Parts: sequence; structure tokens; C-alpha cells
Amino acid sequence: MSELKLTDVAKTYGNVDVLKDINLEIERGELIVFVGPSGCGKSTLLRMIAGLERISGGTLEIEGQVMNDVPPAQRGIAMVFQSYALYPHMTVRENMAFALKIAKMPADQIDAAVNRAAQILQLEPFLDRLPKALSGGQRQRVAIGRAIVRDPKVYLFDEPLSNLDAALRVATRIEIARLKEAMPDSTMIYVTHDQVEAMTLASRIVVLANKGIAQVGTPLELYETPDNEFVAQFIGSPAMNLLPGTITGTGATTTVALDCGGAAVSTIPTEDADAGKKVNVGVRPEDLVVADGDPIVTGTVDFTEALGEVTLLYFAKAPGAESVIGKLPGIHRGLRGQTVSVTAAPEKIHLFHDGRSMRK
Ligand SMILES: Nc1ncnc2c1ncn2[C@@H]1O[C@H](COP(=O)(O)OP(=O)(O)OP(=O)(O)O)[C@@H](O)[C@H]1O
Repeated sequence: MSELKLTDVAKTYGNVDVLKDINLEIERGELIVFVGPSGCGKSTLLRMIAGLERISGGTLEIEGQVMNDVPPAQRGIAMVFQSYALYPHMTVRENMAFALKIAKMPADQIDAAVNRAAQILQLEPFLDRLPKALSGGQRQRVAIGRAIVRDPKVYLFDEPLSNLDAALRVATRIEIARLKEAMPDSTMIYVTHDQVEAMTLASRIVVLANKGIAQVGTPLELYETPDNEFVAQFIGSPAMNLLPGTITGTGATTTVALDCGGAAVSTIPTEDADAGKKVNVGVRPEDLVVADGDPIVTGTVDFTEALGEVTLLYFAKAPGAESVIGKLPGIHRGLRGQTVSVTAAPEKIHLFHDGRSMRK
């Protein structure tokens, strides 16, 4: 039985559909990350699971029990928000114990729960401090501690790191990854805008777009075999290049004549009937290599960005080609203004028809 099952879940505000046809099963111990463009309904979906938003249609089950009309406190879930919402006049220990006291748990059990959470989160040295004497990252750990003491079936995280500065985000992200390892049976759902958080934390990523689920998969499945152009361009940075063209060779490999004048060969097989089809060739900037013969693109590099570990090449727009970006490992000086040809290995070439991947 799945820990959490959403069947045809929908959300409408007034007569506006925000989410529809959401079907998703989450197994015990998974860390699921919701990603998607701003306003696609990530937080709304999380809040419906939490019981903070009404579910307009479909069913939500937790451990086989329909939860649509069950109040938040009885769902066995705990939510951690981006604003820590700690009580400023209570110590770390009191903050973590608060919900258990309200629930009238015996004092020795409260102590045991708080001590266990403090140990997992390495908060033991801070138990008697007030929140104002903690760093942002430590406060966020206390907020997570308040969730852990309740021993929920499912943890919900709504952009828990977005208030932290860049260095602290990285450190706290690693702490969350360690926390998950320390609690392998806990199920977690995590909303973020941050690709690196999604790629590094998730057992599976759910990409939300156009009111529904664009794709669900492990981080590398989404990166290596995106089902559609939206996911192809949403996962990975800079986004995958999409170059329009026409299929000229079919069979075990497929050849595409590109509108920009180049050609691409893909290991995705096609049939005779596909010859002449208009497709978009997808190629990630990091898969492009400088080539002598048979280029995908030959163009003038009109801008470069040197990031140290990589150099980004921005090609001047060629007819039929949208801004092509290349990402070469290492430092490359003097490429700006040069004419450069790039290609990619056939197994790195994606093919999309009508926005959908042609990979079977
Ligand atoms: N109470 C409400 N009444 C009407 N519309 C709402 C309400 N709450 C959210 N919405 C709309 O629902 C959509 C989804 O919002 P939601 O906050 O879930 O998106 P999100 O993906 O979490 O966005 P972000 O990444 O910007 O936080 C948005 O278009 C938003 O304007």
C-alpha cells in the first residue's frame, strides 16, 4: 500500500482551475520534490495534502484512509514552512515540546522525544537558548525539530531554505539530506524553486505545469529522458537547446536536417513513416563539443561567460535557431567573435515531435 495516494485530485478557486487530474502514489520512505514554474500550484498541492486547503475534486489517501475531510491535526503529517514561526519567548526545548504539551503527552515522553530530535538535528547545545540567539539555519532546524517530535507519517516542507543565504542554504540542504538518511522510513514531500535542491534531495521529482503533472521520475530520469519539451527545458541549467528541423534519415538512428543549416544524428530510432516529419532536436549545452566536421551548429559566438569550471558560449541567433548555448568544461579565452562549430554524440540528441519526446 502506498503511504500517500492522490487520485484525480483537483483544485479550483471560484471557477478557475488551478490543478486537475493529479494522480500520484508516494511510497513510504520517499523524498518527493515538487518543482514547477511560479504559480503552477506547488504550494496549493502541498497545502491540500496538509489539510490547510480544501480539495475540490478527487481523493487523497494516507495509508489507505481517505483524508479529504479529516482535519490537519489528525492526518499524521507535519509541515515545515519557510518562515520558522518559532515562539520568541520560549527556549528551543520549549518550542519543540509545545505541541506535545498541548496534546497532554506525559513529561518523560516529551523529554525523550525532544532529546531524540535534538540529537538527530545536532541541536543539543542550543536547547536552553531563545530563538533570537540562534542563526537562521539553527532556527530552521528547530522548526524541523518541532515536526520530528510529533513523529508524523509524512513531513511536508514548503521551501524551507528560501530565507537562508546562499552558503547556509547549501549547508542546511546537506543537513536535510543527512536527516532523511537518519530517518529512512519517513516520507517527505518538499517544495522548492531550487533545481540543485530538487536534484540532490529527491528520490523522485514531480514536475508540475499547465495545471497538471508534466513528468514524475528520479532526478536523472528527468535529466536524461525528459518526456516532453517542458521538462527538457525546465530541468538543467542553462536550459536544453531546442533546434527545429526535418527528419531526413530513419532507422536504428535518426538524421535530422536542421533549419539553421546543420545536421544532427540521434540514437532514437524512427520508422520510414517518420521521414519528412518536423521535429525539434534537443541538445543540452553541456553535451555540445567543438567539432571539425558535421556540425549541429556553426555560428558566431557573440557572448561568453567564464565561470571558472565552465565557459558558456552564446551563439548569435542563426535563421531558424533559437539562442543556442554551449557549455564547455574549463576556461576558454578569446572565443568571443569567433566562428565556432559544435556537435554532440548521437546518444545525447533528444527528438521531440509536437512537444513530446519520440523516445519510445
Ligand atoms: N486563495 C486563492 N484564491 C485564488 N487563487 C489562488 C489562491 N491561492 C493561490 N491561488 C492561485 O493558485 C495558483 C497556484 O498558486 P501556488 O501558490 O500554489 O503556486 P506555486 O507553484 O506554489 O507558486 P510559487 O512558486 O510562486 O510559490 C496561482 O495562480 C495563485 O494565484
